[in-house]
Amino acid sequence: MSTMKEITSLAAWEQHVSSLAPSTLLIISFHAPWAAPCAQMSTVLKTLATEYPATEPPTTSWVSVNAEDLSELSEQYDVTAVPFLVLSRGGKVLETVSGSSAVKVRNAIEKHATSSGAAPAAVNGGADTEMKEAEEEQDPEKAKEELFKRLGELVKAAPVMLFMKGTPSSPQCGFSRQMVAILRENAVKYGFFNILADDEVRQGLKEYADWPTYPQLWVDGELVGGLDIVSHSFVKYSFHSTNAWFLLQVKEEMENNEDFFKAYSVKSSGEGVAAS
Ligand SMILES: N[C@@H](CCC(=O)N[C@@H](CS)C(=O)NCC(=O)O)C(=O)O
Repeated sequence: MSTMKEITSLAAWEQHVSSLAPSTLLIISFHAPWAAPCAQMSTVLKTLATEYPATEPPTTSWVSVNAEDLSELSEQYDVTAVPFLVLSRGGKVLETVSGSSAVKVRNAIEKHATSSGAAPAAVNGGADTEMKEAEEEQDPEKAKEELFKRLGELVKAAPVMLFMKGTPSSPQCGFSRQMVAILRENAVKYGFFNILADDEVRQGLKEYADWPTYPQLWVDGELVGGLDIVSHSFVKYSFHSTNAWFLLQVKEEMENNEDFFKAYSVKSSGEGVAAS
């Protein structure tokens, strides 16, 4: 049976890739230690790998890559969110799957493995059970429960988390671009999630947060707000610190000060903001 190999350096990557036959289906799983869905995806992939026989030369090769540690590879494969799966053969990308849907991942791997004759071995009982568990997301109630659990972990993935359109180096919306600029100017360290890469998160987080738009800035698992609120916080306090608690204090003040939003909405509409 095939197993998953962790690639920890560019040298190890080069060596691994050069050892493959042109017909080998290379399955690359990009992950990040702080993203909880990656742990689930890792279980799914390790389980799937066991279903494919280890042959010589290998018909399938399974590797996982820390997307932040090996950022050159992440850029090469346009990884904008994790988990992110790349299927490639002979150096050519066949398909990518963004997000943590076990069903999508399994279907994609089966499709490309079968086209090269690398059929999975008979499914063993244990693996089958784990896959079924991963697929329970098809039941709408269960899926929502799972999604909210995932979102609960995602908003706490870093002390300051930005849910945005695009990435900090390439924002895909004027609001997100402004938010990134504010955080950069104020030297705030933050994790980010590109909601354009995962529609489940994009739609689900609106309901989870009870907040209809992006960007969304979360601090210690609590929503601070969108661009209007955050930009005002920084303007008002000329914030120059990485202390995430600051934003929570601002949020508290806003909640206790009825005039806060009134005052700001005038200022905001006067200034105007770039549309996405
Ligand atoms: N005034 C908002 C502006 C953000 C906004 O209107 N975002 C829109 C357009 S980028 C949005 O996220 N719409 C929902 C969606 O695209 O899913 C703020 O303060 O953040």
